[in-house]
Amino acid sequence: MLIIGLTGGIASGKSTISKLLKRMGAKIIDADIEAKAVTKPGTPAWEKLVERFGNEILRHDNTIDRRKLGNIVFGNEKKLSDLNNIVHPQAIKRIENKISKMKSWNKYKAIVLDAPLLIETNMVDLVDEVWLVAVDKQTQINRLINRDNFTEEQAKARLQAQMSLEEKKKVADVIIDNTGTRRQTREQILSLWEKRVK
Ligand SMILES: CC(C)(COP(=O)(O)OP(=O)(O)OC[C@H]1O[C@@H](n2cnc3c(N)ncnc32)[C@H](O)[C@@H]1O)[C@@H](O)C(=O)NCCC(=O)NCCS
Ligand SMILES: Nc1ncnc2c1ncn2[C@@H]1O[C@H](COP(=O)(O)OP(=O)(O)OP(=O)(O)O)[C@@H](O)[C@H]1O
Repeated sequence: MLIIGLTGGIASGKSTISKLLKRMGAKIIDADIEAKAVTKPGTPAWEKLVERFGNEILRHDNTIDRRKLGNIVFGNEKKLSDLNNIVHPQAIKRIENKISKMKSWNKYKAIVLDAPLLIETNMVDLVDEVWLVAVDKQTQINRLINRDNFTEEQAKARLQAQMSLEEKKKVADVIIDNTGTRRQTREQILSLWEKRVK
């Protein structure tokens, strides 16, 4: 069983590629979902976030208003690093537990850890191979504006909070070019699955 760390910048296409890999038989762990799970109302990380950023990050039902929190932290290095220090240790623990559980089931040909911050958070140690989704910055910005209705400025602030593609390439075992059509990407994924997983 191969453990793949799927990473790439914001809106590079990780979720789209995860879905393709799922159809081929991989089990997916989504780091964004795990990070959400450790910040549910009442959890230790939720308490710390409210203490650090105030009640204004909460919705009426006490869940975190992620759009608001995003606007606070992206563009402010200190605040982003405080958020990371609160959320990452717990999220990584959950991910580690999930991987070891899935390994013991021995049921899947591949486990895919879809994690935008795989490299930044040292989760590379948890996987056998790093697959990097590569797109140029302008494509990221265009897709972000389309998908999330961000302004160009909001999109750029999120991009700037992340390690550059060049740095990530140094760590990658496989580079997937997702600047072409969805069909071209599917073909790359099919061929990678045949060569590296099957
Ligand atoms: C800041 C938050 C509230 C914004 O939430 P929102 O729903 O708008 O975005 P979502 O979580 O879906 O993330 C979207 C994308 O933003 C980028 N991103 C998210 N967190 C970070 C971060 N800490 N640093 C850099 N980029 C990030 C990633 O590319 C991610 O795929 C949220 O992203 C968060 O709590 N982040 C901290 C946890 C984290 O680092 N998650 C990443 C996986 S470990
Ligand atoms: N090859 C492609 N051609 C055109 N649009 C694409 C392509 N691949 C992905 N997209 C679109 O680009 C957007 C970003 O893709 P996706 O959501 O898969 O990225 P992501 O890396 O998971 O994003 P995030 O880091 O925010 O979680 C989506 O709206 C998706 O439908």
